[in-house]
Amino acid sequence: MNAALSLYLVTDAAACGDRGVIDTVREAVAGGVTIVQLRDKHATDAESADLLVELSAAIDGRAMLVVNDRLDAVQQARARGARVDGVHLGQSDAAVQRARELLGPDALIGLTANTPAHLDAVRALPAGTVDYVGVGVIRPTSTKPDHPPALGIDGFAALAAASPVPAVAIGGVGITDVAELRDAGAAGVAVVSALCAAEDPRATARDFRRQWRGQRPPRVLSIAGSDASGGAGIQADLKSIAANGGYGMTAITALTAQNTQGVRDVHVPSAEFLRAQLDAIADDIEIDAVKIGMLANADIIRTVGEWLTQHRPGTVVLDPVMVATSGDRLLDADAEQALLDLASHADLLTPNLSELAVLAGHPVQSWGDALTAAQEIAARTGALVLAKGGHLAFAEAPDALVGRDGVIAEYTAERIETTSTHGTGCSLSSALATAHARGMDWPQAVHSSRQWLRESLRAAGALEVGRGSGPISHFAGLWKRGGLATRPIAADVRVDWWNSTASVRRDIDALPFIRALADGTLERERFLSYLAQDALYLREYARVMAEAARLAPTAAEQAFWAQSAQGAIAGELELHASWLTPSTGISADTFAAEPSAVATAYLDHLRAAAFTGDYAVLIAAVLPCFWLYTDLGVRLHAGEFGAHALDPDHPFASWLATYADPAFAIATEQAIEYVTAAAAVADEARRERMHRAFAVAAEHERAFFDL
Ligand SMILES: Nc1ncnc2c1ncn2[C@@H]1O[C@H](COP(=O)(O)OP(=O)(O)O)[C@@H](O)[C@H]1O
Ligand SMILES: Cc1ncc(COP(=O)(O)O)c(N)n1
Ligand SMILES: [Mg+2]
Repeated sequence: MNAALSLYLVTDAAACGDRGVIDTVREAVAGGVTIVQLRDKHATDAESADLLVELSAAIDGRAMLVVNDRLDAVQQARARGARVDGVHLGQSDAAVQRARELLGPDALIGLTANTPAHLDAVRALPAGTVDYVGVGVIRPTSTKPDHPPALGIDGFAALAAASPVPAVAIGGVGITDVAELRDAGAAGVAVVSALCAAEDPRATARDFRRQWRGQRPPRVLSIAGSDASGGAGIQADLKSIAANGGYGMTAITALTAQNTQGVRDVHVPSAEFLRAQLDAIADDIEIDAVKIGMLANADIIRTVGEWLTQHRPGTVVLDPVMVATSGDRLLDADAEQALLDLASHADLLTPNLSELAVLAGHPVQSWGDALTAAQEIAARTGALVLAKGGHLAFAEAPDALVGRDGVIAEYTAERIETTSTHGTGCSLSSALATAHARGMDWPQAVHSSRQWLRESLRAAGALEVGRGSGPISHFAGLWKRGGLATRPIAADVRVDWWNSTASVRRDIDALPFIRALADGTLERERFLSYLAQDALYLREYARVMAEAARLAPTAAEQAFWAQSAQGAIAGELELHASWLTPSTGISADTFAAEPSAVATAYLDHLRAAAFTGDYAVLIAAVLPCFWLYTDLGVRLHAGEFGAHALDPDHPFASWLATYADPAFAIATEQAIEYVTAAAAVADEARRERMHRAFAVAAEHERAFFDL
């Protein structure tokens, strides 16, 4: 029951806008919505019945469907062959007992309950009358203008604990509430405008599901072939999934008698047997992500496609395996069209150069050709494409994440001298599926997976497996760190450290100063005194980064921190030139000669970190100033706090533009990479000190904005 209630979409025709309810629901269910409630106070029963019939077809059994209040509409729609699971009743709607009598014992019946008295009334009913309660509102919401006072997370938790049936949280629920509501005992979260009004309901639904899943290791299913030598196929997939923090499962499509020198024989069990494997897993386990590898023939491909339409997990990666590194074919030539059809079920495709050529239907000779082909394939399939440049004879090994509108992110790094590249594609695609299912967006997932893959490639030679192209060393990172880490540190910094600042970032977003800055109502004096403090902060911040440069272990890091120190000074001078001079009308007393208590506390934290002489701790302490600022600046500038921030006449437009500057985002990425690298080689105790320095600095960031 609970799994079915976990992501609950309540329709709102107005919020769905031009896209309409049906398409919004179709997309959201494809992204992982588990139950849909048709709620339309203005429709007649007949109109509701029509909508239910259409929704039932659009949902196609991949989610449950209930209607708000309209008992008759359920019966009319059911009479027309629609699958309608039940009703949700408000306190003032039809009596739940009548609904149960009318719809039968198997119907799903929910009731709105906002007070202990409402819950007592449920307790007094015969067991099984009500299946779940909708408890809210959690936050003030415009969707339900006449709502009772907002409960907040704690208010919800108290009612959920007192409820005799599973409680779904509803009303003003946003993506950042999901983890807390789950931990507060919710059986699911009901979302209205956050999904109905979403730019991309499928992606947004996926984000909600990932938040709902939280930190438990994602369950990742590999649908691929067996490579007896253990370096590619499902063997590589299981190792890659585990090394990246997931729980791996496999449905085997083909058995290959293979080693590092090539494929001697292939046995392909029946497609029915593959379907039996897939159903055995899906009937028992909630699958978070699927990675698809070798498929062998068109029959197998069709079987996987059919299964995917009924079991759409939140993440699907398709590695279009056609030819092994050894040159042996792993897919019948006549199955290439079927493979292209399957690609439309995927979120991400990971073709190497020859696979790009087949999927695009034209030769790919250069990296430029690869990017063009990737964009064509993305446009045709609706999936993102990771074009892999591993086979290029470059000194670089580039990869590029490409969408229908072109390159989203490009990744280059020097080629690693090794012959052990057997299974690299399989391993990378499995790592990507796991990273995405753990909550990273695709650019982060590619970054993190590549980092892990490179570490595994660098250590591959040490395995000395086989005389051909050997396998990579999937657990090199763990072995190197004495097996203490449970997953590549890269994931820790980019996911766990970032997630640990979620409440600080939420607080900053809600600060009156930020709100007024965003909508331009901030009094000029207050803004200028903030800038005055920022200028004083930057001068000292520059000294701290100069110290990081002095302590840096490599020339590249030394140059980066020195450059950042220079950038801070340039920033300070810029603030003076643009805002803090008598010509801008600043009065003398506004321009405080001394840092405030807040600025001093922040700077003392950084100076203390510098004083330790521990480079890793110091750069962890300075990281929030890059990361939180970039994140906030980009969102302010993107209009997340109201379109006003994009208005060129906005009184603080030039200041807002500073922090949306791509150069600042690139510096932030580099800073994150250096902190990640330092954490990767740190022992547990030092990593703790690093994370603490990072977290305390994030708290100081919040205080700095809390003017
Ligand atoms: N020698 C190498 N040095 C660095 N990265 C490599 C190397 N070989 C492969 N890779 C990485 O592994 C990824 C997949 O390898 P590739 O051989 O292109 O795919 P496939 O195994 O599917 O043919 C590449 O995109 C690249 O990121
Ligand atoms: C069963 C199986 N599946 C996939 C591959 C691709 O391996 P590579 O990543 O080396 O191209 C393989 N060699 N064997
Ligand atoms: Mg491959």
